[in-house]
Amino acid sequence: MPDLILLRHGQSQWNLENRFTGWVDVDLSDKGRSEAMEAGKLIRDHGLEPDLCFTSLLKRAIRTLHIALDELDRLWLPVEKSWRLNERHYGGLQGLNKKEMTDKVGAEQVHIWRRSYDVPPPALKDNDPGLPINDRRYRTIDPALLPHSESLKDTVERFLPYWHERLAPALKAGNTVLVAAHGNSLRALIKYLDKISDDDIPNLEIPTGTPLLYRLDDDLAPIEHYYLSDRPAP
Ligand SMILES: O=C(O)[C@@H](CO)OP(=O)(O)O
Repeated sequence: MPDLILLRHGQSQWNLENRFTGWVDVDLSDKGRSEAMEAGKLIRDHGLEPDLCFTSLLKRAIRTLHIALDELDRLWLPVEKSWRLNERHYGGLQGLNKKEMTDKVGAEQVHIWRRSYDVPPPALKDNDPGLPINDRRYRTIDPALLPHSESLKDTVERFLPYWHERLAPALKAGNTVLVAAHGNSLRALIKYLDKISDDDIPNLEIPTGTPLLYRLDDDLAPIEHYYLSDRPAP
C-alpha cells in the first residue's frame, strides 16, 4: 500500500505579510521554520519512513523539506526538484497585498483570482523582467511552457505530467514518497487524486507545514487521507 505524504511549506514571509506570492522566491518566516520542524516530528512520530522526496524550485518548499528531513535524520534522502511543483503563478498580482487589493477591487474579484478554477490573474507583460523566462533556474525549460500567469486549471495541466512521469512510478515501485510543495500546486494534485469537481475545488484549503498522508491502493486510488496532526500515532 503506497504512502504519499504531501507537505505544504511552512509560513513564508509573504504569507505573514499577506502578499500574493506565486513564483516569487520568498523564504520561510521564523514560524514557518518551526512548522517545518514540527512536520518532521509528526512524520517520524507516525512511523513513516520516506524513501524519495520531491519539491519545487522555490526555497520556501525546499527549506521546509530540508528542515523536516533534518528532524527525521534523513537528510541523505534523494530529492528531485521540478518547476512543475511550483506554486501557481500569480501573474501581475505577485507582490501585492491581498487586503489592499480587496479594498481596491472588492472581495469578490479577489476571491475569483484566488480560488476560481479557470480564471487566471492578470498576466505579466512580455517585457516584464520578473517573467520566469528571465530566471536562470528555468533555463532548461521550453520557454513556451513558462507562464505569464496561471489559473488553477493551468497549474493542474502542468503538474499532472509530473505525477504520471515521476511521482506515480515512484509510488508504484513501493516507495514512500514525500512531496514538499505549495498551497495551489498541492490543490491541483489533490483535485486529481480525489476527483474533486471544478465547482468544489474553491473550498479546498491546505494549511502550512502540516503533513497530509494519502494511503493509496496499488492503482494509486486513495484509500484514506488525513493530516498527521489529526490523529495520535498508531
Ligand atoms: O500567494 C500565493 O502564492 C498563494 C499561497 O500563499 O496564495 P493564495 O492562498 O491566495 O492562493
